[in-house]
Amino acid sequence: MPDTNVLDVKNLSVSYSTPRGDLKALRNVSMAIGQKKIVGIVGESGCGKSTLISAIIRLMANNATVHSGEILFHNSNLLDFKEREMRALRGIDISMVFQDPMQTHNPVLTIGQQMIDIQYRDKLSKSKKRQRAAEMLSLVGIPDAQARLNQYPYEFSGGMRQRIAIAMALMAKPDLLIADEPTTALDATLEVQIIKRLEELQEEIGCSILFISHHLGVIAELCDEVVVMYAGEVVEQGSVRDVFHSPAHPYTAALLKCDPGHIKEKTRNLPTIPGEIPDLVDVPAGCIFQDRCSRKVPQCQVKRPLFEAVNEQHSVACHLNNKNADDSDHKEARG
Ligand SMILES: Nc1ncnc2c1ncn2[C@@H]1O[C@H](COP(=O)(O)OP(=O)(O)OP(=O)(O)O)[C@@H](O)[C@H]1O
Repeated sequence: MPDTNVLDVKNLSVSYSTPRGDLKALRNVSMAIGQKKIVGIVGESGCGKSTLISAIIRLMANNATVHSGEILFHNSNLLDFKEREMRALRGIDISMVFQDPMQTHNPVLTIGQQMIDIQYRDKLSKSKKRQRAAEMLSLVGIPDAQARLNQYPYEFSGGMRQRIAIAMALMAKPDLLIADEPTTALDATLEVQIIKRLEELQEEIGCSILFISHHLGVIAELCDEVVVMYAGEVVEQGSVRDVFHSPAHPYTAALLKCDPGHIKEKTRNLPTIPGEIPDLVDVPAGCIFQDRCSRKVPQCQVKRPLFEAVNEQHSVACHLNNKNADDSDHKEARG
């Protein structure tokens, strides 16, 4: 019997009410995370990554409305959960790590106290909880963990605070960890160390991870699968290998070309994708990427491409994937 997914987002549409009208931030977004899998989400700023996360953990802005879809967590639709039920889930079954660890840490409590507090459901003695906290700190690579439990967040470096945030998020052995740009603010060496540690911990705890990052190299290193989002839609998804080695969507290909890790020649200016994300209050007909696409064909202006399989583990929403499209266009776009 196939493993059921830990998370299954199906046809999720979310909009924000604005003075100009409804901004359609997510349109029919579907993605899934299997057990013990690490799935990355990539896309430029404004593509809807934060909206997707906030919908999953049901901490949405006041002006947000979910119009359709399901967010299945172990087959239960989180959109049907009462706030009380969501509170019981957050931090336990679904944990989060954010870009700024100071959001997670209380500045006036020692790290030890905070790590003891988050074990409030466990019927263990305080000294046992403290012991577990020290073990977890050691696991994320904080030396002299027992002594450091007595210190306050400001006494740790940025990299250490982020490791502590990861330790705290994993303390409850969640089924799903949502990591939103957890290493973006750190320098490259620290980023590599933290990613390695996260990989080891994921293996040990056996949780699934939804990992958001602008750094394609980090996604390539850590994730099993990748979801590429553009302007509120999923445009491509598949195994990291397939998507990064043979991108089927011109947007993915353009993102990869702009990634510093892929640029071989010395250059002063990093390339960017020309143009801007379309106005999501007035979403254009046809393909959402058409204005910025160097490979567009006439039907891109009139018909929204369906999400279709490239192979068993790789799908794309692009007319060029259509087997009837001109083959030379097809190959070049994937170039
Ligand atoms: N509360 C809000 N009210 C109105 N529009 C919003 C609100 N929050 C986000 N948006 C808009 O929704 C769209 C998706 O934003 P979102 O923050 O989800 O994207 P993102 O990919 O996470 O971007 P970033 O990487 O910059 O955080 C954007 O056009 C954004 O301006």
